Amino acid sequence: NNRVNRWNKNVITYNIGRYTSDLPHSTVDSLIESALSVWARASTLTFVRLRTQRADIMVEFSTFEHGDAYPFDGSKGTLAHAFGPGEGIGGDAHFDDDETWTAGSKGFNLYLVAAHEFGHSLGLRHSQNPESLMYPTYKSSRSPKNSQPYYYSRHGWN
Ligand SMILES: COc1ccc(S(=O)(=O)[C@H](CC(=O)O)C(F)F)cc1
Ligand SMILES: [Zn+2]
Ligand SMILES: [Zn+2]
Repeated sequence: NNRVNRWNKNVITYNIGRYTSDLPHSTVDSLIESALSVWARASTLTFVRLRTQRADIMVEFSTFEHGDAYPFDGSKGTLAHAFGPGEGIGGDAHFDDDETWTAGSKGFNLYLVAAHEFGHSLGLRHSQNPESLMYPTYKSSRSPKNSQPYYYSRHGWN
């Protein structure tokens, strides 16, 4: 059915596994945290980072074949993908480490891409609104702070 599923809880955990070598670990940590905070502000969700256990959203950087049915494709093309809410791989967000990940406007901006992927991790599909965070294509000029994500109420995402 085309009804996307949702997490059945408000506290969602995440854990960052393999890192990219494009950025310091601390920079990756803060960009991931900022990308999640976009959704925390637009919903009643809170995100808690785990360091040792498996979390709802496992974040990792990998290349080509990486253990799921969606191998990456080298530089450009697919930048990242994320699975909708659910057990196991559900919610996980994978980033293609054959891209150049940056905190600025060069390469691909990790904050922008992560904010989009976490939308998928929360069950959102693409938006046709070019201003939306969930617009299907990457545009380096888009900054999530002025592109309104959906809002989340007890009725779900709107
Ligand atoms: C703005 O954020 C993104 C836009 C496009 C992509 S993507 O080109 O990797 C897209 C994956 C996606 O929509 O999440 C493609 F289908 F692979 C990722 C993040
Ligand atoms: Zn994957
Ligand atoms: Zn997408």
